[in-house]
Amino acid sequence: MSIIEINGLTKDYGNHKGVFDLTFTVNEGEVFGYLGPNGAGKTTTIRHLMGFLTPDKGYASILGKECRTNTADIMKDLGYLPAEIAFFDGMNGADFLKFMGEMRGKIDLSYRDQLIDRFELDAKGRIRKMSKGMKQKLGIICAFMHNPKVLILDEPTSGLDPLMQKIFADLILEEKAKGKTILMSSHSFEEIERTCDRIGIIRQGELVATEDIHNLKEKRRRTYLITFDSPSSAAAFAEKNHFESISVNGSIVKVSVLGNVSSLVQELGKYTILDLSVENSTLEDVFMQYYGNSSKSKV
Ligand SMILES: Nc1ncnc2c1ncn2[C@@H]1O[C@H](COP(=O)(O)OP(=O)(O)OP(=O)(O)O)[C@@H](O)[C@H]1O
Repeated sequence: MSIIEINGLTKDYGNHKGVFDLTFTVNEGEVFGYLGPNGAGKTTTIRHLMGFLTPDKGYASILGKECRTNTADIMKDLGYLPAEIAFFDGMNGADFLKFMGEMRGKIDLSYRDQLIDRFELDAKGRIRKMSKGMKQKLGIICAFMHNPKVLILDEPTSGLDPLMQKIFADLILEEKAKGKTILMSSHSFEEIERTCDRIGIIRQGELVATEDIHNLKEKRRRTYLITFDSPSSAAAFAEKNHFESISVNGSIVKVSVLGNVSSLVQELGKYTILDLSVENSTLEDVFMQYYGNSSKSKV
């Protein structure tokens, strides 16, 4: 069942800026990573989901309710982390969370306090004096503390140190296990790889791809370094086989394979192999195919 729905969404700011005919859904219990270069239209999409903007065409809906006209209703089930956090600077963190909690009605204070502990936030400090990372933690706690069904997070780990990024990723995985539906924009491929089920890539306001992350992982290219028992075996293997890229240096062959490695394994079975190692490529290599200036492409 789709919880977040975007259909033909268009907001034209002129000069080819904005979002154009966006259509995608996020299903119940799914973590959807929303990726794209700077200025691609991620925040514009998210602001439509939050009901802050009126589309020129199309619509955005959450839990079956059109976002612009049902904002208050949707908010009850929604946690939101904006890209640019604007807090009441004069308050301290604890007062701010108390205030936001009261606005939400009844919230489970023990869960809120657990989040404060987890992110090691010193909530007593004044927001004005907080670092970017501390403000980001405060924003994350505020988005999650009322246990919403749906979370919309605009670059959630921006400003967080690697340890906190890991704590955040663990939180996302826990929330997913609870059946939450999450859309998050990000520039961190590692974070997306760790947490998301599906990704959407937006470029120049258009959705250029949606992909299941598990399929994407299968499409990644891996490079193997294979040590044969002699230079002649290595040369014979390289001559007989045509993989994507293959090079020979003495007894060592370097070969790149896209996806399934069964044909490589089968061929290697015919030789004596002294060593085999894998140079790991990241999903980033796959994503980067979408980020350049070339026209729409599929992996
Ligand atoms: N109110 C506005 N009026 C005119 N242009 C706007 C307005 N808001 C955003 N834009 C433009 O629309 C494009 C999309 O901006 P948006 O903030 O959605 O990008 P983004 O993908 O979130 O980028 P980033 O990764 O840098 O945060 C940008 O070129 C931006 O300058």
